[in-house]
Amino acid sequence: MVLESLGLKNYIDEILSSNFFVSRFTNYKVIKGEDENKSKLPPHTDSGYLTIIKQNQNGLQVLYKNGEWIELNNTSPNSYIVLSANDFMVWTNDSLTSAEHRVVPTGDKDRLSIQLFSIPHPDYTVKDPKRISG
Ligand SMILES: O=C(O)CCC(=O)C(=O)O
Ligand SMILES: [Fe+2]
Repeated sequence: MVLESLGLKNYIDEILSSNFFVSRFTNYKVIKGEDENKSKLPPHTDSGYLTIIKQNQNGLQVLYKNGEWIELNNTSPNSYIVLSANDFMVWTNDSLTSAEHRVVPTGDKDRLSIQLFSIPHPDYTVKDPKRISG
């Protein structure tokens, strides 16, 4: 659907054949005291195409265009957060912007998060596919 809206539907095989997945599980221990509201994962963008995240409690924030950090209130059991990442920005010739994000603690229990990183194969040259095919 995303590729279709960008006029890149015909390149779906190319991106899928260059893609593989890496997953990671993170346990953010609850912190009390003066460091309580400090960022647990500083602002960054991810390398790769997309990052799919499942969290047990809120804490993930994205930087909105107006400079505000927006809390991604998403803990429903049947939904996931999908962030656009750096290589997808290159592949779409900047049509999609890589999402700057961070993790700040909320709540009073450990935050558990599973990330599934969709990343290009190291042998694949990431470029706007329209340019690759001339
Ligand atoms: O734990 C999260 O929700 C996000 C983790 C993250 O941004 C990363 O590992 O790159
Ligand atoms: Fe990240």
